[in-house]
Amino acid sequence: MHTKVKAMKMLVGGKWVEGKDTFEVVNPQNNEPIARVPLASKEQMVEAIETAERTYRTTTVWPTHERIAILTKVSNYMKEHAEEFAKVIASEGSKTINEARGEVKRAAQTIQISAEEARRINGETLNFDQNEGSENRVGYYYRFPIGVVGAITPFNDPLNMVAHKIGPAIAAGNAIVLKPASVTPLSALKLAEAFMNAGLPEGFLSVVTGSGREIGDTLVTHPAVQMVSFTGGTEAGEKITQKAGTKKLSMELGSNSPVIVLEDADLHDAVQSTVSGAFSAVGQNCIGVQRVYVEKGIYQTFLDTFVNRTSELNVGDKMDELTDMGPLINEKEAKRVENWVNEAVAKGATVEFGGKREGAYYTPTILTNVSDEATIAKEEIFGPVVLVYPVDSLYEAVEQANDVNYGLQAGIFTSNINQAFYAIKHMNVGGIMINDSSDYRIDAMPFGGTKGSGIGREGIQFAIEAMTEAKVVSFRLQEKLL
Ligand SMILES: NC(=O)c1ccc[n+]([C@@H]2O[C@H](COP(=O)([O-])OP(=O)(O)OC[C@H]3O[C@@H](n4cnc5c(N)ncnc54)[C@H](O)[C@@H]3O)[C@@H](O)[C@H]2O)c1
Ligand SMILES: O=C[C@H](O)CS(=O)(=O)O
Repeated sequence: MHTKVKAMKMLVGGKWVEGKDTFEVVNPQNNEPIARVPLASKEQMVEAIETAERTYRTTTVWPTHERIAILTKVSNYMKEHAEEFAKVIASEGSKTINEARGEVKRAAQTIQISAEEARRINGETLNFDQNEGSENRVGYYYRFPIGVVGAITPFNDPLNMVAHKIGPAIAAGNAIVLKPASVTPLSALKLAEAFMNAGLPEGFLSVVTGSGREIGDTLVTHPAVQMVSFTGGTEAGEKITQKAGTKKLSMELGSNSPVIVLEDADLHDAVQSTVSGAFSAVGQNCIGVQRVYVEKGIYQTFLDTFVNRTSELNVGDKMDELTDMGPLINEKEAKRVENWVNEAVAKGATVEFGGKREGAYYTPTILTNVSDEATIAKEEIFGPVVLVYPVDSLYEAVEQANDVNYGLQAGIFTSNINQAFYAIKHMNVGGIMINDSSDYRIDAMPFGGTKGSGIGREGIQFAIEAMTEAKVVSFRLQEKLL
């Protein structure tokens, strides 16, 4: 049955407008068009940025309580209309309806936490008299919004990644211009609608739809944009950092996340957690499990159990509540995953399970004996493929886990606290989960990585800090007052 193709508008400077041209958003499961979305021109992106700058500059009073009220209204609206948001995520993206429902719940919480954190954007008094000669000075510092935030988001979490940009930006009192992923813009537009309906003053939010390279460049390089908050692949992130110039950068980039399973691990726990961490969202997950290092004494038992549990996953229709895994975001990505697996096999890898593609679908796949020379060993697969390696010791596992140019999150399964603390100390990552896979996050925690996984941390409190500046104030008192 053909669904009606909806003609969307984008939000430019507080007005819902069309583009000079449009592009199609399709359902990756069947390539059916679900909407036509404006293809913004560079001029429209400039208009959004200049409106944001003017709005920020001329709005002399936008009290915190008003921002809290708007954020709270939006969060409540998302909860009340959760199924609508979930269906948009599941139709434009790869997620199953159950995964989409989970994302809506998280995104509503992200906005709610933004409202709560808005209350806590405080400064501190300073003891200037710690310095000789400053005995007659008192003062403090406080945080103020940076002005215009330029945000660019990826396709895989089309609502919550957008919430992690708009929520903190508005909580801090900034204006924000957001360019969502071209393949999944509908969730971002729906969230923007919720903000406008909640009374967000015009001009503080724009959602400009179109190609990253075209209008993304304009957003990144425009002098009125004080900060670029980018979430996406490392390759694009590196291009953006080169173009952005002297402005604040938040870079939430890719990863190739490892999990270590030691002989004293709870095997059932490790398998369950690693299967979920590897294949949820079709592995299109920045902290998804891509490599598993298993101590040799339990390697074969782990591998057999892991293959067996993976074989039970239901791959199929995203809208079916019994489905565990849908398609990748498009057939092109599925073919890339297929090519990387075939390259690994050509270099000696064994396919323990899966390895089959049908259109945009790729079966959950487990590889062993993967050569370090294979692309899939070192780069981010961003698909449903896991590499399992035997290791002689924790030390070997940590050394191998660190031997990539990524460092977002890792997991380790062990019942020995000394081994856990060795991994905590020596794994070069932004987050390490003990007895969870790398795929664990709450939206309030600091989130980000080392090396090619990015710059800075998100998580609402940390994003607010990045989206504000500290200003120091000192008073020199006349001696007679002391
Ligand atoms: N670290 C995190 O928090 C996090 C979260 C989600 C996804 N990701 C990463 O995102 C990637 C998958 O998402 P994707 O395929 O949408 O990523 P992508 O890098 O292809 O695109 C991300 C966004 O950037 C835009 N873009 C692309 N090239 C650009 C350029 N040169 N200038 C400006 N904008 C540009 C795209 O239009 C899109 O909106 C993976 O690498 C994943 O690890 C990271
Ligand atoms: O893809 C990366 C996401 O940030 C991981 S999560 O969905 O926020 O846990």
